[in-house]
Amino acid sequence: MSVPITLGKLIDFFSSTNPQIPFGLSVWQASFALLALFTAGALANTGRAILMRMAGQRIVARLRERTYAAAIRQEVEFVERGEGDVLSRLSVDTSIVGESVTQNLSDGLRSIVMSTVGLGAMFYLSPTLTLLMLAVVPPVSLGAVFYGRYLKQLSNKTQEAMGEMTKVATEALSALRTVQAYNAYGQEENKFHERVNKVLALARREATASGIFFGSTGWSGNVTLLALLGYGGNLVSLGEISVGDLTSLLLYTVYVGSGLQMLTTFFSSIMRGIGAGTRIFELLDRRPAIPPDTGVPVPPTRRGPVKFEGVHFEYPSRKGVEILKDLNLELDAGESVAIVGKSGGGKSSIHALLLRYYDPVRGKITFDGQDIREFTVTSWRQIIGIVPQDPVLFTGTIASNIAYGNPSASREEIEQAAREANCEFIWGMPKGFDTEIGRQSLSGGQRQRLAIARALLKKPAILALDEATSSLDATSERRVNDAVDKILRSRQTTVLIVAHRLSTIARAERIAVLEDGRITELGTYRQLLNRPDSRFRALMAAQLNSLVADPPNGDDPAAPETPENPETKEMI
Ligand SMILES: Nc1ncnc2c1ncn2[C@@H]1O[C@H](COP(=O)(O)OP(=O)(O)OP(=O)(O)O)[C@@H](O)[C@H]1O
Repeated sequence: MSVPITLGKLIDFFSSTNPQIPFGLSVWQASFALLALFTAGALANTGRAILMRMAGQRIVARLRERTYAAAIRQEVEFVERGEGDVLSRLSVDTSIVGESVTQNLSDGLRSIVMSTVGLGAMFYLSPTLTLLMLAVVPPVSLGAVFYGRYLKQLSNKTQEAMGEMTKVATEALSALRTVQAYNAYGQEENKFHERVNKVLALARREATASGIFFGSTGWSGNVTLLALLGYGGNLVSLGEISVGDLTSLLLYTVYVGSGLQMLTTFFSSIMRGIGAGTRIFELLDRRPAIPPDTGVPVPPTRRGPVKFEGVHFEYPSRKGVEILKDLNLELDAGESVAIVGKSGGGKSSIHALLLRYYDPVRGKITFDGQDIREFTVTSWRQIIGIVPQDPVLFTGTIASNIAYGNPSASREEIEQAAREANCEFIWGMPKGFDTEIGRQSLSGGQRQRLAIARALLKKPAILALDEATSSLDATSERRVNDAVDKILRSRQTTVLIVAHRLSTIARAERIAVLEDGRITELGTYRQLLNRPDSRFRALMAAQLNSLVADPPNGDDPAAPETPENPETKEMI
């Protein structure tokens, strides 16, 4: 801020017929003093840039971690429907906030200092000229306020549009095999193009607004300079102000002008930052519909009974469509129950309720007589092992995948679980348990057995098993079934199997037929088969017809395999 006044003094010094050395310094001394000042300024600037950038990056890193932690604790529905728009909050919004509270804030402070000190110096040099200059400030500030508000609105819309764009891309990229199999390049490009165009249209509006704003502020700045030059020149000729002071004043006007312009940018960036911050804090402050840590811990060492009492359920995204209607079912501790029913009948939804991905709309599920909603979700899920239809693998070694629910498990425990789950294929791999795998790098049957090992390693009190329907060949199916069989026979775990194949169904102690959202038949395999008008028999007709020998017996380990029958699979 000392530059304009120094230059003015120098001009007066050199143009004077009787030069007076400013502040009593020699020209050399003054030059050195200025050099020292510039060096100190440069050092401060370097420090500011480094510190601000680092602080910004740290804020971004911390915000990202917290947002991510908050996102993965939300109920699955919120994230799966893309409602949370988590990815764009994690990537874009956090950067904007980080930049706002560091870079923009520091630029803002600088511009405040530039404008106020500049104005003070101008008043000192010539109050009249300063007042003339100030005439342009109110209209420009008013414009800045409107511009800032408009930009905040646009920024919110842009973030939303970017979120949509990311969602489309993520969906296609994660299903690239399907996209390529159907040659759906054009279709996917069109979807993406539509979303990109929305972002572009918003960017166009932002560009127009900023163009108009900066064009008009630049114009008013130059007109002000012109007015100052005209009026100030007059004052110089009248001898009321020196050429040097007028020069200093004009330079200060430029400083103040650019300070005010930076303030406008600051204001609009802060508005953008507030928009992005709101989106982040919305997610950070959001209380999950099923909070993970409220309630009491699950009583230890219990395995049941698990009871579904008058459970009604509909998906929040499909209100009014009741999937389960007054479902009643009881599983004793250590018992295995297979649920059978038509495809889409709600079998997997029962698992989803058991795991508390959702809560029933009416009715309750109890464990050892206590409503499971009273337990902390984390402690409840801790005692449940799941084997989904299409198990998910994570990038890492086979060992780390098996130990997913129990990272501190020893190698012996991991190998033991793998042995129990018939994962003999692991020993055949060159690197065994240290083999690196990706999401898709094992076959369907291997993935299922690995998932069984993963579930067993947790030594769960309850096992929720969703049988793979189509991905297994006869040999893999037999191996998976044998693994399941071991679990059922041990009676160490209460097992709720969503079953499709007769060979599995027959091994469960009891079978529950799910029809029209409720259990319509319940009993052992033989009881259900021998019932007159058996719904179970009707459901299983195709599979039963394809059996040539005796029907499989729950006690007979050599029960016949069910032949592949696409029609049956479709029906069940
Ligand atoms: N997340 C969801 N949101 C809305 N509706 C859903 C959701 N998941 C499943 N549904 C619907 O709920 C119904 C029951 O689905 P569910 O997956 O429980 O059936 P299922 O008996 O396990 O079928 P399958 O044997 O084919 O796996 C279906 O009509 C399905 O369309």
